[in-house]
Amino acid sequence: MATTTIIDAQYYVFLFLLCLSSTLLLQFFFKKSKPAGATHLRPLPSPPALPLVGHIHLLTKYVHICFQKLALKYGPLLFLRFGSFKFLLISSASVVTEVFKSNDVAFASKPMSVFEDRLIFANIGFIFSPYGEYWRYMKKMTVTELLGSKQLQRSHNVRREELHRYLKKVLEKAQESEVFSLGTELMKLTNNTICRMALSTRCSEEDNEAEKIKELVDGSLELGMKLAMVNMAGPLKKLGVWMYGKEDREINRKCDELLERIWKEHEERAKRDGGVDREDKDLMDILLEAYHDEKAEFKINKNQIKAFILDLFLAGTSTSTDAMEWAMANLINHPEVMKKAREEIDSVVGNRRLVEETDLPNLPYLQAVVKETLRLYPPGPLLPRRTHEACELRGFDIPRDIMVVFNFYAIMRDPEAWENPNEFIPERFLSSNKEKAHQNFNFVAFGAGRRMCPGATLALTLMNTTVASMVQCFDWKVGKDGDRVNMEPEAGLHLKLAEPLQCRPILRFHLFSS
Ligand code: HEM
Repeated sequence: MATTTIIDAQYYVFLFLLCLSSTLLLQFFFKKSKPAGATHLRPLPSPPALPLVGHIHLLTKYVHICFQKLALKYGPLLFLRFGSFKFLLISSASVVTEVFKSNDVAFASKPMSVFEDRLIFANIGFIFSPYGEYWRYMKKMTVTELLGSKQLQRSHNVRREELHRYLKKVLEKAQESEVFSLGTELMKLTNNTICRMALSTRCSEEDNEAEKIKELVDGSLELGMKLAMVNMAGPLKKLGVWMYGKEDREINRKCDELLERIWKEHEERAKRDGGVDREDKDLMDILLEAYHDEKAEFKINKNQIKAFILDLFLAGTSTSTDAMEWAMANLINHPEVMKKAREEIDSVVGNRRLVEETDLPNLPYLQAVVKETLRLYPPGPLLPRRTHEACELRGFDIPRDIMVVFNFYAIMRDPEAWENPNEFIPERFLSSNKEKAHQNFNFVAFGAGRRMCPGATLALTLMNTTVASMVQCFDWKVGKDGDRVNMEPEAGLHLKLAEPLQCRPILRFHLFSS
């Protein structure tokens, strides 16, 4: 996949060095350079830096693991500098607890993009919006209405239908004894589900709107990675805007055309069928109501709504898909866990009907498997934030407007917070376990504080039901008998399997509509 190529660490480092050398040349000619290591901070712990490049020479293939090792050596709160790009790195459960308990607002902003005035990567979008009035309004609406319990209840049938459709495809593979790419099929499932929940678009094979949106979101992600690199290039940022401006405009144009058409269809339907309490109301319908609401606390505009819809895809599709792929890989590699999860499902649900969302509260072990997977393999291992205001943390002065990176991978494997942190032990999440009592901010797969993921309930519902149905209905084989899944992660900034999971399903029970 193109995104994979872009986030390859070598390419990342190479491009960065290229930008950096040009930056240095410009600085040499036009500006007096600052003394190396000069910051606004009282000196925070920092590994030894090289002149000009700072800590770039310490970067390795797996950025989250490289940062974890730096933290183990130099401390959980570090100052790092890659050329002109400076940031704080936070890597332990105890520091993150202090951040979210005492300084949540101070750490609640997001890094700025170079494309500040554009549609997708802009501050117009929600997930990268600064902490302020717009973010507060959208967050409230997201938590209470868009992804709140009433709307999740309304969209229950959509998720059920899409799950049955997915299981039917797996059945076809089982009937043909075919090995297939689990991640590819799971991606279609999450993408179609979120597409229908957000926009009610049908996913017919001929005119697959979900697929078009996925392509645009993939294109946006790829461009986002390039822009993240450009953002590090100091004074050469503007050159990046020039380099990628055309690509950005093209993606924006295509997104705009597609969403404009969907917008019009929704407006027409609202006029025809009425809005307020329609039971098949989707997220676009709710956003349209907010758009037309004269008394709303904040006046959102059309571009903000379009960007928000794309944000949901960006934030919700590959995260959930990757986590389910890791969960199945863990289950295949731990037959004793698979057996226990299956026994629980068989005893609670039986073999005469398919597991349902309403069964989840009675499946604590299955839920613990998914949670333990997210702890060990968080889809977003490095979370970027920006300080909204100055604050004090552990006796250090943290300035306003500085980039912060939380290493969730390191935090959820912190040996001070977790027993046997690198082992896959779902039992640690059962309420009978004493470790459970200390989990507070140690489990941060969905973030924490004000900016915490508002899609967590939806994501867990989707993942738990899908994984449960795969365990209930099929046996899973990889390679030859006794082979294990290679758990090596892909290089780069996301956490996904380096070798996509190829497996062969064997039917246990046929419990879905066909
Ligand atoms: C396994 C699945 C998922 C994981 C691991 C995940 C994780 C995260 C994380 C770590 C954040 C940043 C939180 C922070 O800054 O503290 C986030 C934010 C967000 N997520 Fe998720 N997410 C998942 C699924 C979803 C889904 C399904 C949706 C909705 C369809 C969603 C919507 C969002 C949104 C809108 C934000 C931005 C919140 C804000 O800035 O206030 N996520 N997610």
